[in-house]
Amino acid sequence: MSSSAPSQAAEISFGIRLGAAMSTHGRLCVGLDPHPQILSDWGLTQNAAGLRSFCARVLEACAGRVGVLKPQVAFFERFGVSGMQVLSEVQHQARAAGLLVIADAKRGDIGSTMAGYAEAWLNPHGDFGADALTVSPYLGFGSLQPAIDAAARHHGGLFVLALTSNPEGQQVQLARDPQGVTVAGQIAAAAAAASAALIQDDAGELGSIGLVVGATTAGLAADHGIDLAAGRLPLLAPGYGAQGADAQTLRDGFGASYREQVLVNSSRGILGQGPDLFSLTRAIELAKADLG
Ligand SMILES: O=c1ccn([C@@H]2O[C@H](COP(=O)(O)O)[C@@H](O)[C@H]2O)c(=O)[nH]1
Repeated sequence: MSSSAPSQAAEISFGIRLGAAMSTHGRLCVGLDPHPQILSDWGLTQNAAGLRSFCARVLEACAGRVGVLKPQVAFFERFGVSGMQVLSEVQHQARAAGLLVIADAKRGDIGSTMAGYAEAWLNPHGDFGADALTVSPYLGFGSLQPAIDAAARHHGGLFVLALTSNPEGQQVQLARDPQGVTVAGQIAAAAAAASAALIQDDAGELGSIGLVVGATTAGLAADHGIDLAAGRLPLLAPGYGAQGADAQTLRDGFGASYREQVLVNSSRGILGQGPDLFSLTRAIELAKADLG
């Protein structure tokens, strides 16, 4: 385990650090998704050694060019302990290189268990210390309270699944309560309240409790009464590139919230250009320019 935890050590909230990273590097978040197919396409072995080479190359392409890296935990977990060891290493290396790390682990459980997950992923001195974690509110938003407490304690962030990029999500997320409010709308409102309680200097900073809203699905929000601009929550938007959304889809879908709040993830869209470093960095620069 590395001892470096540069960004959280300063005790600056995740929202402030994310805003600064986006001002410096733009809104692109590169997804660190070592899909089996991508490892094969890159000529890498399907084991920890292959993962390690893949991560080193992506990190080299990202450092100094993008502000945020989002490792997809599933693609490390599939290799068991050796894969998780590589994830631990790369998360610490990325943070030491000045990147913010969002661990995409989509954790969610009853409150007492949630506390364990949150400590594992948000304690900057732990093996998996990340700047932020994706979490699932489908055991009830209140079950996330221990994770919100951990985010406050460690100056970390959470991205709560609200309106996910996959079409199947709408069956649950757009269901309505007797007052006609969608599940996604209730989650967005609860996240805004939780985020407000963590604001540090109230100078218009981004919140530290954000939402996952798909690039492919953001356009549904307005029609379903979900106000994405409320509370200046950071909005993590997967779905750009490989899932079909382009920059115009994003601008149309997010409307007023796009300019300040939206962090756009691209995994396969960037990684598909590797393993050549020049091609990877060019893909990153093109995506950054495209997203504005
Ligand atoms: O609603 C969601 C939430 C998370 N994801 C994750 O983002 C990346 C997307 O990868 P692409 O290759 O750019 O499609 C992946 O890790 C997903 O698990 C999402 O797609 N949608």
